[in-house]
Amino acid sequence: MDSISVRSPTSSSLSISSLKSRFLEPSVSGISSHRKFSSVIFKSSSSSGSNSSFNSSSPSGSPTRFPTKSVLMGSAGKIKPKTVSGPAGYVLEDVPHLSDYIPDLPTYPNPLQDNPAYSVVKQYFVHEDDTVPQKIVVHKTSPRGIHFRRAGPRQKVYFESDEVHACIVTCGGLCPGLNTVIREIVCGLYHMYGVKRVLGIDGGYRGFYAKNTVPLTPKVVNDIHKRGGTIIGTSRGGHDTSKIVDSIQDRGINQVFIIGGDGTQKGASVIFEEVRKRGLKVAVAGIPKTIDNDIPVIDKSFGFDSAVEEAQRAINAAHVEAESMENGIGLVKLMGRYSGFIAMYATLASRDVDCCLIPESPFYLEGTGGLFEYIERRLKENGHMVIVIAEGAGQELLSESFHSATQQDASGNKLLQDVGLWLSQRIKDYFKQRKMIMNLKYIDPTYMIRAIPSNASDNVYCTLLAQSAVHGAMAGYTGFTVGLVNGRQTYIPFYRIIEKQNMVVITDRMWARLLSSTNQPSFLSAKDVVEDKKEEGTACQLLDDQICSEDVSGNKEISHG
Ligand SMILES: Nc1ncnc2c1ncn2[C@@H]1O[C@H](COP(=O)(O)OP(=O)(O)OP(=O)(O)O)[C@@H](O)[C@H]1O
Ligand SMILES: O=P(O)(O)OC[C@H]1O[C@](O)(CO)[C@@H](O)[C@@H]1O
Ligand SMILES: [Mg+2]
Repeated sequence: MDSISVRSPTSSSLSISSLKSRFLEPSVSGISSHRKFSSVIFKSSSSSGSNSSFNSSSPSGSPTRFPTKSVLMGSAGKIKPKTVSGPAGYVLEDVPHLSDYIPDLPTYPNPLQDNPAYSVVKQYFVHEDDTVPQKIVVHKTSPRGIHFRRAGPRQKVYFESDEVHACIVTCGGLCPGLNTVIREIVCGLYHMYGVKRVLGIDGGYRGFYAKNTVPLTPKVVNDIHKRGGTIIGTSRGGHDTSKIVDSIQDRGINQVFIIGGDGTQKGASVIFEEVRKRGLKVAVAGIPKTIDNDIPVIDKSFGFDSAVEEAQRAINAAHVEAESMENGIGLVKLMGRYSGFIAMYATLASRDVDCCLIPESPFYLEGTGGLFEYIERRLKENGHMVIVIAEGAGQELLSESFHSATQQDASGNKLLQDVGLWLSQRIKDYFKQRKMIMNLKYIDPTYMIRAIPSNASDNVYCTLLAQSAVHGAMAGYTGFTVGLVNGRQTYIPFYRIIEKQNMVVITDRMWARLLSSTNQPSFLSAKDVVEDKKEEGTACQLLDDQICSEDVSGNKEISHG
């Protein structure tokens, strides 16, 4: 591979491995908390009702192998991105590593090399210079662009098996596949790395300090992938960084696996920063979860396919109902608070849908080019129709009608009004006024879609994500979310995952495909399209033929490839 140089005025060309030391944050001495020593070295005294029979010292009874000096190596303030640049516009957005702030960490041979299942695999270990490009559609003059570190097992690990005390937490709404990810983290740690101590944190972030923990073993998790939900519970709100990290220290936890959506990953990012500030040898790994598919960078989130598949059942029912009545309308509401991916993909998959409404595409009801005009035309042409609406669509129209105060859930997410009920009523009123017979059936399967177990392909996807997270933590990487980028498993720094939400780009080809499949109006004027394209530019959302480069200070530049 080409030599890679740091984007720094003083740098010369170096291999990635030799770069780590150059990214060390200035160390901060002065430990203010007694906890910094007690929690790592001695048995936890404040396990707040923990069921765990484990203590926080090393299993041999000796103090944890944790260099005292490293405790002193906290870093102050925000952590700078680890960006490495190379020839032809190559940029690696690297993830932090424990050795960035803890010097002289011992390494060990990866136990996988003796595992009969893996030892036969040629090149099983990932080369440390392997990286994955974010954009794969390029022109011959395009810069190579942003890359992420390839996930997978490394030749050397930074934890001994009996030293590891891992925990898993799930936060936010349910999503198919949560149990599969939990199962595969436990089994991956146990079977690949011989790690026997894994705790489930009960009930989301607040479970760290307010609830019991659940010891997780391969036996406990054996069958859980066949169930929906999460066996360790989940919640919104209750993120208290300092209390969470206190609990991590008190319990002697040194690998934290955090499964959740955009809010959860923001929480994981601040936990990582606090862990690093305290200089702890604790790897913090995120596994992105969201049926809304609103997490950027990654190809898609786990559970999304299962949710789209399940949505088909509701759309089918709506179609059967609509077909069987005079001027029948089947209206289906699907999840999607800010991003309409489930609605878009369910519509594209079904082919029975005549109109799909999503939060990203404003619509209007009355007048030329409006929804009522389209519904009336469709009923006259076809005798029935199916409408799919994402729950976040048209919220601005509802608030005009209801003048309601904005309410939020415990995590600060806006609570939505029922757009399906509202639209049903408005359609009924319209046809009553037109004295036209119409039969509308409203189906709201929202929670049914996310409470199911994951389908076969999501199960495989969850397994790979979980195993990649385990390999990453064992290899000493931290402050990362694991994710599929262009079909490859990667480690993505938290700041990339949390900087914005993934949304349907309505000037993109996928939305055009949907419009041409349903024949619905776009509800956009030519002027809107031009303005939307301009906004995309500011948000650095790329069209297929554009390259976005961004410097370390976050200055974005879009050029046509
Ligand atoms: N900015 C933030 N900083 C720290 N913690 C956060 C932040 N945003 C959200 N959290 C915490 O993350 C957890 C989950 O957040 P949220 O309820 O928004 O769900 P999510 O992870 O986005 O999942 P989804 O929206 O897909 O259901 C909550 O416990 C919340 O307190
Ligand atoms: O579980 P709650 O708090 O009702 O939240 C529902 C929200 O969660 C999501 O399913 C995301 O997890 C959204 O689609 C939906 O708006
Ligand atoms: Mg969210």
